[in-house]
Amino acid sequence: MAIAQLTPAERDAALAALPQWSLRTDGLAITRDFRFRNFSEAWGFMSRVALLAEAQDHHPEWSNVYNRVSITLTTHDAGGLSGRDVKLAEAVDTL
Ligand SMILES: C[C@H](O)[C@H](O)[C@H]1CNC2=NC(N)=NC(=O)C2=N1
Repeated sequence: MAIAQLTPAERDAALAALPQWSLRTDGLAITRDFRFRNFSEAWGFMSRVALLAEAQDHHPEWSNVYNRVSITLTTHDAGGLSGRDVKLAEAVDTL
């Protein structure tokens, strides 16, 4: 299923509204790194993100090392950034 990539103007507006997220150097994804007190809190956060991802049918690329979680959002069906990434990033920011 094809989904439209954000235009450069849409991407810039989205990033301005998501100050804690960074554009990946290739411009095709946004990233945010999180740090928690310990693994249990990191895993609890990941569980909540997983529920958001399932509800939105949009899934992160991520990694976890002990108390750190790195999230990359990109839309595989678009080959880059789409509104779905912005929506999930906004939801993650509310956790
Ligand atoms: C069939 C299913 O809806 C699609 O494969 C969804 C699932 N989750 C997804 N997640 C992400 N990040 N990109 C996608 O293109 C995507 N597509």
